[in-house]
Amino acid sequence: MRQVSCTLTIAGTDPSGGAGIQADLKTFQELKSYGMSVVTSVVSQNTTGVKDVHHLPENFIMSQLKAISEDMPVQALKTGMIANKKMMKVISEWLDEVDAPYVMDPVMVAQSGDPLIEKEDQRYLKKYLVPKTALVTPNIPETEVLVGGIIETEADMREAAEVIVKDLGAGAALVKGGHLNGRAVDFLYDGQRFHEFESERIDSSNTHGTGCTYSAAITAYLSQGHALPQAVKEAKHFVTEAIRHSFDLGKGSGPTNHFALREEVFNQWL
Ligand SMILES: Nc1ncnc2c1ncn2[C@@H]1O[C@H](COP(=O)(O)OP(=O)(O)O)[C@@H](O)[C@H]1O
Ligand SMILES: Cc1ncc(COP(=O)(O)OP(=O)(O)O)c(N)n1
Repeated sequence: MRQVSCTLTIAGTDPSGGAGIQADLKTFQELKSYGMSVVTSVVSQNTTGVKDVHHLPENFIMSQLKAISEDMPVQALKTGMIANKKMMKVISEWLDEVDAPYVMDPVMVAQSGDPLIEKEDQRYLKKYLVPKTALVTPNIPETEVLVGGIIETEADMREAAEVIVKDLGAGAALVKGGHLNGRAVDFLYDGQRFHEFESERIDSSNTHGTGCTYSAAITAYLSQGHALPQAVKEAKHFVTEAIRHSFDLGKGSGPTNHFALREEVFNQWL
């Protein structure tokens, strides 16, 4: 029988389906990995922004993590929104027992500008979780928080990626350039060398959940045994096409669109 890879996301929710756990699970499924999820916060949000947040108690997060590890294999995992220090602590303890590559999307602020992590706890994330990662995938504002400086150029992005690995102890860093003008370029520093991943900039405001989708795709590819640069290359292609075919849904920044719901594929089922 064919062995399927099992991939876990630990993150907050998005009832409108474009970001958070919902985006991660859709991505895992599309990339033919068996998706599993541990919810950290239930977020009332849609394409226009965050309305309300309910953080789960840390003992309940631990209970979900144990439910996974005492029963299910995990070939790779990612974290998204981890809102506070108490949650970070239980996740950090659990990670010590798990032998699988860990991808961190250091989610701090939603595209709408709403904060998704308590400010004073950003330091804890940096100190205790970043050193346990195989990869951290910050966008520009998140990179600025992690390295404590302003990122304005591609040279700044490269330098920051190196700092995240050498000074903060990440396994590797992928600094994403979606928030800069010009080409959509991301820089991976793997501790030895830089890799550059470029695509054209697509003229679309429907980019809700791109960071979640990208990191979930990298995690799925890692779970299937791809080396890190190859996993990022494949995932970059996946997220670029998801932006190109994004949905004009909702009143705000619409969600990205994976392969299965694209017109030419969808029509084959009718
Ligand atoms: N308009 C766009 N066209 C093409 N690629 C984009 C566009 N906006 C973002 N990207 C790409 O999407 C990925 C996520 O980027 P980014 O917006 O920086 O992260 P986040 O969603 O976490 O804020 C990156 O690979 C980035 O280069
Ligand atoms: C629950 C939850 N997690 C993460 C985000 C932010 O997602 P991201 O992929 O960075 O996309 P934007 O929403 O910033 O475009 C979120 N909104 N909710």
